[in-house]
Amino acid sequence: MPSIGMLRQAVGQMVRSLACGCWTSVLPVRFLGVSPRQIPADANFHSASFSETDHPRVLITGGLGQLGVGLATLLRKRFGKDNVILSDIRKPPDHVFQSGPFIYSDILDYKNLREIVVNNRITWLLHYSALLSAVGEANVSLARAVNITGLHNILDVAAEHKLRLFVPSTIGAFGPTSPRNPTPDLCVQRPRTIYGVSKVHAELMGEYYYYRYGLDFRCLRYPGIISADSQPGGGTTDYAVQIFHDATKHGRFECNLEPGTRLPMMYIDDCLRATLEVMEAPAEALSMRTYNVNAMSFTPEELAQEVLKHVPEFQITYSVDAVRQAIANSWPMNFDDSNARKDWGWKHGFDLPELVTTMLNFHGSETRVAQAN
Ligand SMILES: NC(=O)C1=CN([C@@H]2O[C@H](COP(=O)(O)OP(=O)(O)OC[C@H]3O[C@@H](n4cnc5c(N)ncnc54)[C@H](O)[C@@H]3O)[C@@H](O)[C@H]2O)C=CC1
Ligand SMILES: CC(=O)[C@H](N)C(=O)O
Repeated sequence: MPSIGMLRQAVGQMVRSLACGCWTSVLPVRFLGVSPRQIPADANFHSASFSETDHPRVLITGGLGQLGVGLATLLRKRFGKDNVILSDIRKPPDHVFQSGPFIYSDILDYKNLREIVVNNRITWLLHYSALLSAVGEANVSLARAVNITGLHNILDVAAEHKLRLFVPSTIGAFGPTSPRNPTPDLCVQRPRTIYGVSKVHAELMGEYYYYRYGLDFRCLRYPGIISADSQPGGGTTDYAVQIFHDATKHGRFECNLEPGTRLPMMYIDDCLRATLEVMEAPAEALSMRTYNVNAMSFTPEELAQEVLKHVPEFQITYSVDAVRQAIANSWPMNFDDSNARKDWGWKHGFDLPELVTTMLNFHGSETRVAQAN
């Protein structure tokens, strides 16, 4: 037990060093380890103590969205099927349920989260649950609950159980007063969506828990992610996924953003690889806890031109959605990810031509299979 004198001394040091912005270097580590949430006296979570195996034991929250199933597939290849648990509040389709462990988890239920972490000896938590930009504006109170209150539960459970925690942020964490071309890691962040506000909050809270409690928090700001075999969950960049489906099925596409709207984008394989790479990066390589990552940047017009090279009859028309357009106009046009490239060797694999070929091949073969059936 630390004595009152020791505590006073530590608090005094903390106040002095907060004022000079350098408190981590002077606070004794044992004070940084204090749990952020009151633990009941009869709590027994340490009884699940275990010797660390070579592989992490991974929990993915919000795993049935656009990105989670692909992430589980990648991590299961690396760490073994049974070491990666997908979770969500939705019912998994058969092929997902049969592909590896799945568990119900509502991130708003803290006790349930703790149980899952303890019973499954989780060591890595990848937190994907969220309401994205467009659906968030349509339901602000739910977005606030899931993206902010839910995040608090995640941070606390991760700090208590000393987990390595990954929380994705987004280009949406920037706003109209941020530099847009390019947007660096560190600059003004005044987003005007509940999604963006909640993601800035997540970045800051994660970094605060890192400095205050020693939580191993890691965060990447993803651009718009483009995937072939999973649907986007209600964002501003969704058009860049839907266009491939409509081009191969109908030969035309109605876009809800203006032709010249430039946004940073990335193919899903790059996004998931970046996530695994930053999770595996040695702590000493990370000069920051939140990094921009990028691959390419294009407008609907440029994307349509690239699709036309493969689908000569393709036509694009525009019916602009005012909410999405206003959001897109406030987001980065180009993303500066030089720190990620320098610190932990980030390198994207897909530029626009490879992205378009890959997406059309996937949808083209799907259409051919459907026609054959
Ligand atoms: N897809 C993209 O283009 C980008 C995604 N991100 C971030 O990556 C993460 C994953 O994104 P997506 O898979 O696209 O999202 P998504 O919207 O497709 O999926 C989110 C999942 O969260 C689940 N969820 C909602 N409320 C929940 C609750 N109370 N408890 C547990 N789960 C709940 C939903 O059921 C859904 O399956 C999100 O945090 C998102 O902000 C960041 C930038 C770009
Ligand atoms: C870029 C994102 O965070 C997401 N795809 C959205 O458009 O909301």
